[in-house]
Amino acid sequence: MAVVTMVEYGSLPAVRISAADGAQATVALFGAHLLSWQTADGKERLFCSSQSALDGSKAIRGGVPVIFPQFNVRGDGQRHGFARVSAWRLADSGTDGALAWAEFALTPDDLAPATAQAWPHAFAVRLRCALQGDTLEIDFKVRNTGAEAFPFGVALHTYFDVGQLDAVRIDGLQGARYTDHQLNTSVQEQASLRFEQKHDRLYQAPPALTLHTADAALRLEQQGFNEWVVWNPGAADAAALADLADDEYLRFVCIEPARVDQQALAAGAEWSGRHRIVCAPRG
Ligand SMILES: O=P(O)(O)OC[C@H]1O[C@H](O)[C@H](O)[C@@H](O)[C@@H]1O
Repeated sequence: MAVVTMVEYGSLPAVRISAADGAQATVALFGAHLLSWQTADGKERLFCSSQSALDGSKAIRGGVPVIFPQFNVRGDGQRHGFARVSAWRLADSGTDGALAWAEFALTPDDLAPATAQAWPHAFAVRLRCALQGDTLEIDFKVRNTGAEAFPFGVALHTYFDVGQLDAVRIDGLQGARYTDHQLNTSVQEQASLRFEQKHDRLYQAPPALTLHTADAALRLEQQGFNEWVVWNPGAADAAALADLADDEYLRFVCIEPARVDQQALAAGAEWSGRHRIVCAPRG
């Protein structure tokens, strides 16, 4: 069986990655955007908005937007960077034992001229998605191919399909420092984080968390990043988002390994970060 096949998602060309055990993922070339991840039992684990643009005119609302080279408005470029709205290339694919994987590439040559002009740095970025059974690994690498340092921030903005928000709890953040959307800093006191209202926090990263959804427990591990961003817009912000149906905030949470502040990457240097997710379905 082929590891990758070309498919269409909305009107976007996309790559379907299939593991021999039935696990599957679909990645749009627009943004190297992971749109769907099904564990070997056939269950979808990522959320994608019913109202999202799927034609390349706008960033996709759902799945795993790749945020680079800036997080949110922490930089002077476009919000959340250009990677999620750029056309990437499929660079390679294969198997590694039972893992099926595909790797996507982005360099300045792939950028729209105005984007390349606004961010005139020499870089090579790779995103590798690998899966088998109940496990997904996403590896992000950026190399400075130029002669001068450049600053960058990065996040893998993962939208998890949680079934119903009131069933969600996140374990593993107790004692972690966080900054909320009003820039208040505090320490997470409760053992489990639950969602009763808008939630937009940057947690100083403990390396692993457990996300309990309506039907699974997902172990989330990160390497290389500095923070976890935890976001759910709540009712009022969801209503203001044109590309999200009003009640869809009840179906997802975003948990994002991130390096929110731009930090310099020296000429010739490489940085890499990994998000590994292992899903234990509930009976
Ligand atoms: O609407 P977007 O540009 O995709 O951003 C969606 C969200 O991304 C992150 O999670 C930020 O912490 C939020 O403040 C932001 O609202």
